[in-house]
Amino acid sequence: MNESLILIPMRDVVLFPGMAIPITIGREQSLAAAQEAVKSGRKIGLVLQKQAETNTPEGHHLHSMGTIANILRYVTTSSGTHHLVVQGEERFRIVNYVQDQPYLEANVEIIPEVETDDADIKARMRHLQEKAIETVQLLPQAPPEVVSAIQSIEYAGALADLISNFLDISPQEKQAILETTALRERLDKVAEHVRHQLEVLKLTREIDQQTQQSMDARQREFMLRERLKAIKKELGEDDDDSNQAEIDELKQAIADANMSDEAAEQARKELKRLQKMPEASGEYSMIRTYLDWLTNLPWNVLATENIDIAKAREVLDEDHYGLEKIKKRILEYLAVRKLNPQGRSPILCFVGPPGVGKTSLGKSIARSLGLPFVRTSLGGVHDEAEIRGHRRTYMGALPGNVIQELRKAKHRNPVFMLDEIDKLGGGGYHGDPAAALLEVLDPAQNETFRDNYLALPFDLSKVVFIATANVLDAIPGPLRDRMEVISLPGYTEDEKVEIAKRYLLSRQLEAHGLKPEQVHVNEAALHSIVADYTREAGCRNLERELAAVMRNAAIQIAESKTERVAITPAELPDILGAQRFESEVAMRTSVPGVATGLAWTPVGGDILFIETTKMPGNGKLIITGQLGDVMKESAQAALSLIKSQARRFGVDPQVFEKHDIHLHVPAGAIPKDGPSAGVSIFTSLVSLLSERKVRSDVAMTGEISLRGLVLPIGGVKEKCLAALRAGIHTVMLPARNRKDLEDVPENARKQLNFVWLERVEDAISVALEIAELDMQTAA
Ligand SMILES: Nc1ncnc2c1ncn2[C@@H]1O[C@H](COP(=O)(O)OP(=O)(O)OP(=O)(O)O)[C@@H](O)[C@H]1O
Repeated sequence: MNESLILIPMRDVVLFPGMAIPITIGREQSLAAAQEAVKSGRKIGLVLQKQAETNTPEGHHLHSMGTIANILRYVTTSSGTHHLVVQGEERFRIVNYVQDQPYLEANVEIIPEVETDDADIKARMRHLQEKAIETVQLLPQAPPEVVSAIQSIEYAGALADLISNFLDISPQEKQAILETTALRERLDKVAEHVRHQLEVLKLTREIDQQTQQSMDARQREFMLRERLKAIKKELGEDDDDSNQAEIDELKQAIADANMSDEAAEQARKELKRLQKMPEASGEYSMIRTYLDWLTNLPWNVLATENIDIAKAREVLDEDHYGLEKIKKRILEYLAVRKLNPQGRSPILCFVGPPGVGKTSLGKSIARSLGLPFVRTSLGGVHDEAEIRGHRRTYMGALPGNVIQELRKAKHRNPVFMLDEIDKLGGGGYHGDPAAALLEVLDPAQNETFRDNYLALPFDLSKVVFIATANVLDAIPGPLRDRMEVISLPGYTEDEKVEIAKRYLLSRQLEAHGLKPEQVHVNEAALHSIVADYTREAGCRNLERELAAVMRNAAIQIAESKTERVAITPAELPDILGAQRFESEVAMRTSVPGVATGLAWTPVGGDILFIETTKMPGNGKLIITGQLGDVMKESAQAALSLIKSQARRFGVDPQVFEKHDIHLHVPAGAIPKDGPSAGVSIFTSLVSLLSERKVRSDVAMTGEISLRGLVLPIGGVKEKCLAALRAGIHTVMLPARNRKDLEDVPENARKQLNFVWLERVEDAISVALEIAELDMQTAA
């Protein structure tokens, strides 16, 4: 059905059926149309212009479809503008124009909306609804009621129109939707727009969130930095200033350190790098530590060496009792050094058991030279880096202990004691520490010693190195060759009592805050402490026991129980407990088959008991205890010797047919290797088999041959001292060791009775209690 309709051309608005919108009327033509419609109560048709710019459009300037609208309101404002509020009702298509002026009028064909229950349409409608709601929710400008409007719409066409109304698309696109009368196509077209719009919105939202996040992160960092600044300021660590101050300080320190040219240049280079680095970076602190090391090393600080031989003698005597030979050698060493300061002094190496004064001699040397004293222990050093440092690329790298000690010494020429050089670990995965040490000690190389951490040469040629060791044999060969060995064998009981009286007592008194008049330890008590409570070559335990005595005295005086404590042997059991080394020898040797041997160990000499026993069997030798192979051989040799000449030694040969013999060396700790137990094993066996006891005051050492000769052994000095300590008065030694007697301290010699053995029979005749052997008949 055609009807004539007054048209208002629209520049950029498309009205959809069912929508109410306000429009502003500006053009004459439109105003005429609006007024005519209002006057005559007619509806109007709104049609989009093909081009918005056209001012006085004619029919051909307009699209062919529009929307019939009811005018809800017509308002003219005081400023003369005219507004209409219109409500769209139905689509129409223009059939032909009736007039252009004063307003446009055309015959139009109404296109009614055809609704349907078609499932396909319904499904598309639901889908569109969902997507549209999702979209609306992302649209900040969409009024909330739109969602409920979308939800409540029942007709597909109306839904498409409603959604098109608020879609953010161009008027031409809206017009295209308006012109799509077929429902399914219209729904699809709108859905396509919604989908696109949804994507755009989602993307926008994402970008929004990202920028929001990065803004947040940046803001956060900014805020934290500001806060940090404030905190630092509060703590007086104001960033910029302290950094600069530190750099200035380092610059000054480099200038003051009097480094070698190479080191100074390296330091300046590192400082430059440091300046460019943020203070918080890990590398900053690495370089800072490195510069700290460089500037604190005594590159050119030399203590004045002042050798006064008379004074040196005084110092040595003041600090040490006895040790005459050693003191003499040290004085010679100092004299040569004084006369030829440029010459290479040998490296001294003190070898001896613990507590014999190796360290304190080193300190005395430093004192008499007027040089600082430092020491480092090489015991258990397996890694070359402990001596030579780690490269700086290592996490937590530091210089090796040579450079570390020199920093402590604050001088380039200290007396540097290398302790326990015999316990240096062997070369392995971590490089060879002995090789590194050789470089340290080698005068040809140590002028330019390179620590891995410093990576710069440091001059060690002025350092006075002194080494110490317990055992000479354990020092790596090449190192031993470079040193002059000075042996300290250990002290006799009298010497130790003397050392205690002169040095240790006063030192312990002072250490415990006691005055000399408050505590008196008499000589007998000192002898008892040395003999009954310690059995050692040096003075370590003696010093410890004396400390215990002082502690006891200190309590009594502090509690005001007494003003003066006098210590005699009678007091000792209460203070130190039961005597530890009492008549062990007598007790042990109270049955046949036990002989007292003398052994050499790294901590001096010691006694050991060789025990044998017999049991029913057929002449087998059973050996137990931790015996080394050499000692087992000695035992076998001794037994063979006895078997071959049984009668000669007063042994019934039949005893071997009915008995097995069991040999045991019970004392722990000491290495029982070494052939020197031969004589003791032999004596013990003869004692057992001839059923005569071994004298308890006799100890023996010596290797034996299968023919019964006694062969020489080592460690005479240490063994004699050990015998004395154990309360033994007769020592049996191989005759061929007679020449070593001069090494045994004189007062020890005086207290001992020496028996020189050529053949094993000599041992039997002295050691066994009832010496009624009839050698002639036996032979
Ligand atoms: N001849 C001596 N005169 C005075 N005191 C001595 C003498 N010998 C050792 N001493 C004292 O004995 C104690 C132990 O000596 P020191 O520490 O020098 O032994 P060491 O041989 O270096 O032992 P280690 O091998 O265990 O380091 C020190 O207090 C030291 O002064």
